[in-house]
Amino acid sequence: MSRTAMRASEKDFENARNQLKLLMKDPGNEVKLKLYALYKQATEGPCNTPKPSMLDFINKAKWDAWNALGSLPKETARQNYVDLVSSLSPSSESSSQVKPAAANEKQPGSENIIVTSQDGITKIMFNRPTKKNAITTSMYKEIIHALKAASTDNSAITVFTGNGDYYSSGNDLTNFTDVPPNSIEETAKNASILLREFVDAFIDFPKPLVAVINGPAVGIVVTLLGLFDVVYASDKATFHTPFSELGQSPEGCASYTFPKIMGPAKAAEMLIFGKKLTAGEACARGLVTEVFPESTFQKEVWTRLKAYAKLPTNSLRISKELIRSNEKEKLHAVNAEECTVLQGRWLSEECMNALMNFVSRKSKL
Ligand SMILES: CCCCCC/C=C/C(=O)SCCNC(=O)CCNC(=O)[C@H](O)C(C)(C)COP(=O)(O)OP(=O)(O)OC[C@H]1O[C@@H](n2cnc3c(N)ncnc32)[C@H](O)[C@@H]1OP(=O)(O)O
Repeated sequence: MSRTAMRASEKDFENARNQLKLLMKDPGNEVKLKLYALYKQATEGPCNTPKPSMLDFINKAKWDAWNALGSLPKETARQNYVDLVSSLSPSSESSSQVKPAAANEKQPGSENIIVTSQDGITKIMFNRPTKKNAITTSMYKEIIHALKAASTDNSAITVFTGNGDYYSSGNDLTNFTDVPPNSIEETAKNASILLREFVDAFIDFPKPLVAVINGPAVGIVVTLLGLFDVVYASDKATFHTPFSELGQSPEGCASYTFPKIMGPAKAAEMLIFGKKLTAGEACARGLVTEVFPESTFQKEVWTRLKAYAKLPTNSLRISKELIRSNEKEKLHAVNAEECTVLQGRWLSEECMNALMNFVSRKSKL
């Protein structure tokens, strides 16, 4: 039977609603928005409620998703709802629709940040590949904790890297969207405090800090590179800080470190206009130490790092201290200022619009 000829009955619709309650895995915000919109369209017809205020993130996203369905007939919405639920059910997950990466999603016992210590190297790995290693609030806290532990463990150097095709897509944008409207200001304040503590942990880190950039890097994981001692990148890595596009502003001390590293004009191109750099361009600007072909990247980099980790540990520490200590006070002041400015940005209409666009980009069916 052709798809257009199919019509879900009331019973199919009811079954789909019950099936949804049994889903083991959270389908994610975008799918939930689609389901919400289709349900409303199937039961009430075209969107008939006033548009919620800009500050009412969640209801505005729901309204946008419903409104985007326009005059879609109730029966079609009902069928699309049934089809969507069916595509999420465990039986279809076990079919060929299952993406190989699903095995890497957070399961009980698995971690979004993996810390290992071997051969004198503490490795802190972003491990949320299905979300391009976007950093959630709890991941920021785990990283602060991991850095504190690494600063006193037996390792000589500490390395950040990412699992999967991305190094990291930066801040998880849903950190700011799953917030009830009456706690937006408090959320912005708490995020600013957390961000300050997070960046301080990098400024104060006493051992050589190395980034192994395995793929694209976005936002805060790029700005932080100014606080790393060495940055190795695969030639498939890119470096992107789309702050203006997001109605936000630089953090990670980049407003200070980037102009020092690459000069004010090149820094402005990245931090103000969001120019995305290739690994080669980032290397030419001094943000990246060396670029390796993807085919030999892991082997070459880890061989080199293992050799470096055999150097006398105290000497490594002392040399880093000499290079960085003069800047520490300034960096803490820059960090504080950037966090204050960002707190204001997160409450701005420009930022709220950008976040809503991200959340609802795939819910416009
Ligand atoms: C304590 C708070 C501190 C705040 C510090 C301030 C920090 C600022 C920043 O870091 S700004 C940078 C923020 N990041 C972004 O703007 C990137 C947003 N993501 C994207 O643009 C794209 O997802 C992409 C270019 C990274 C990848 O595109 P594509 O290859 O098409 O993949 P998908 O978009 O389908 O992504 C797969 C899956 O991952 C989810 N996802 C990816 N990045 C993020 C993210 N940053 N936040 C939340 N979710 C993200 C995406 O929604 C998809 O999820 P789904 O499978 O649809 O459920």
